[in-house]
Amino acid sequence: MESSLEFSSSYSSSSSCRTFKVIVVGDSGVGKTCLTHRLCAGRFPCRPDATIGVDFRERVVDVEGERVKLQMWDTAGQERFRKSMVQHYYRNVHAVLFVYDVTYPASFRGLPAWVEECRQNSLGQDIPRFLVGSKGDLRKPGANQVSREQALKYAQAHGMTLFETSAKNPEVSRVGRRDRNGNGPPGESYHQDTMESIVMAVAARLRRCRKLPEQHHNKGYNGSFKVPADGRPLEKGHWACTC
Ligand SMILES: Nc1nc2c(ncn2[C@@H]2O[C@H](COP(=O)(O)OP(=O)(O)OP(=O)(O)O)[C@@H](O)[C@H]2O)c(=O)[nH]1
Repeated sequence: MESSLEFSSSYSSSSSCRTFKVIVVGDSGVGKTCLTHRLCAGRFPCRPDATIGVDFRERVVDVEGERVKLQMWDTAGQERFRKSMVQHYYRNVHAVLFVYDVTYPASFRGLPAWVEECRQNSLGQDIPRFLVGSKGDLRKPGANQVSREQALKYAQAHGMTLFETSAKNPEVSRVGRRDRNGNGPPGESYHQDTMESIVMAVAARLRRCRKLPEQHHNKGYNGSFKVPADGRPLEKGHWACTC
């Protein structure tokens, strides 16, 4: 099995980062391991093993001058590999990526079970959620697949931001206005790296947040949130999530 912890090559020392825990969930085989490899290490693994329990990888990005570390927790899709780990990886979560395979509708139909598992583990609606349709490179016209419209409808109903991508080939061609960093005139075609779009969207969303993860967890418990027992001020690295 590959190393559990990987760093983005240009950001291996990250002492002053705020760290955010992002869990990646979805049915077995949808491509969670490949996705997290691509998001964090920029490559597609040759032969990913089925994840046993949980594995995590890290990526540090610069968002408007602030370094943000995303800690991606790649969770096992297979029930038999999950049981003992579930409570651990749902602790202090800042964001969730729900993954389905665009070419395999059963994995899309499996999403409500993952949403329910999050709910049962006290992840409220206010935790940022992203819906990721994987394996876009395998889309074939006319095949029985999950359409973008279907996915968009689901994402909107559940307050998720939708991305369709491919860990194998994350670049797609687009025609139209470039974003503000792209500097292209309207109508010009350009390539977009969908993985980078995901990383930046997650990082930017989390960077805006100022609440503690415990605020989410303790909602409905006693209406308050944990602070260090000895009265220490909260450290920047402990800050998190939604607002
Ligand atoms: N063509 C293509 N194949 C992919 C892509 N992403 C993953 N795969 C393949 O799909 C299979 C499963 O990928 P994994 O990343 O191991 O899936 P997983 O969701 O982590 O599976 P579990 O660990 O069992 O939960 C592997 O054979 C990958 O090579 C993709 O973007 N395109």
